[in-house]
Amino acid sequence: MSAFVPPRNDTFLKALNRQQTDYTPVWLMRQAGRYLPEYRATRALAGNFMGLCTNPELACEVTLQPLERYPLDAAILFSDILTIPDAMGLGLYFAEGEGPKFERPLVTEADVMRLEVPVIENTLRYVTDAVSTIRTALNGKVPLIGFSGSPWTLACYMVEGGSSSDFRKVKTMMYQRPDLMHRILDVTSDAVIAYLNAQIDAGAQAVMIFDSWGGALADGAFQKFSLAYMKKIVKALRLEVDRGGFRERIPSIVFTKGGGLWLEDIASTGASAVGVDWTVNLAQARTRIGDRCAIQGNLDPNALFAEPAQIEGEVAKALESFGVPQPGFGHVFNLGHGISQFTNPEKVNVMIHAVHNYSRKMRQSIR
Ligand SMILES: Cc1c2[nH]c(c1CCC(=O)O)Cc1[nH]c(c(CCC(=O)O)c1C)Cc1[nH]c(c(CCC(=O)O)c1C)Cc1[nH]c(c(C)c1CCC(=O)O)C2
Repeated sequence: MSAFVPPRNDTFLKALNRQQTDYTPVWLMRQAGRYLPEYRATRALAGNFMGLCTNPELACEVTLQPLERYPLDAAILFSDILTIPDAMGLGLYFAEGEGPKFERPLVTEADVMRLEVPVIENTLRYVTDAVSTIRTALNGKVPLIGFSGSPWTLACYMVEGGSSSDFRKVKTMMYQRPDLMHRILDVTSDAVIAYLNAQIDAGAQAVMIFDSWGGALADGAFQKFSLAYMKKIVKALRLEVDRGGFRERIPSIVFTKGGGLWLEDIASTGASAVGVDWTVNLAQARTRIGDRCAIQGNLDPNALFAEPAQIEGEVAKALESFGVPQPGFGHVFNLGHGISQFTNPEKVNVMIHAVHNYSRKMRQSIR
């Protein structure tokens, strides 16, 4: 623990805490991944994706790869949201070209009743070890983000048995047997709380909840089956930790993809920031959320397929839309969802430099 040092670049944490910064910090969802040739090489060495996640040294190596290429303002733990259901015994595997799957999805009432909160130290030690390894290797370069899926998003995979386009099975259970749905969400929430707090203890300096499928829910159902559980989680997260010699406050980010209609609700979770996808107008989001919390987002990942000058234009538009953050406001630049595997790594460089340069210029011009 005492090997940890405070970050030298704390721009990301300051923006989350709505303090003034010299420029707008930026990181990318899925910043370590298949668009990087060095990631594909390490993955080939590990054999497969889970081989990377379960080996703390390799997880550390791929986490640091994008930071060696780009002046990013945060690192994110290399792992996956589906480690929790795997630890619950559902048997996660990745079928080539088909995305994640479970050998034992939740089908019957008995499956649901058997579900238990996993003991993190036993089942997810590889994740907390990766967090500590990465934090030590970063040596204060930038802060490290830990993460988890939201209970609803995890439940989608646990009941569907993999990715789904219509969420038929999980929504059938939600409407037909809300009692079973709530049991899954209850157990999963307790698991997420223990998991995120374990990541914080292991060295994470901020945490993010990925509610990737919250936007698939009807208004009303979202509040009951996703938001309520995220609120419970945010309230149970450690706010401050002692690193042996210094203390750290741990900000949190809640990202509901497709959650633009519910920004006020999401801000009411008590998170430090609301993550928004590319459908959201940042100026309107800023007005609606006010000084309740910071905002993270939201360039369309597909904008990175345009020419450099066009990417710079899209970045400027997003920064202008939010405006220079006044006291009590904070903006962390990001994509509206994960980066595509087909992205040219050079375009990422264009985007990151555009965020830094243009946001500095905006601050200078209002002085
Ligand atoms: C829904 C979800 C998952 N995983 C995750 C989510 C929520 C975010 C979102 O909405 O995208 C979260 C996630 N997955 C991964 C990270 C790493 C950190 C980061 O760089 O952001 C994070 C934060 C690595 C990964 N997770 C996965 C990869 C690709 C693995 C590979 O083939 O190398 C990576 C880099 C695999 C994965 N894992 C999951 C899917 C659907 C897939 C297949 C996706 C695909 O094929 O593009 C589940």
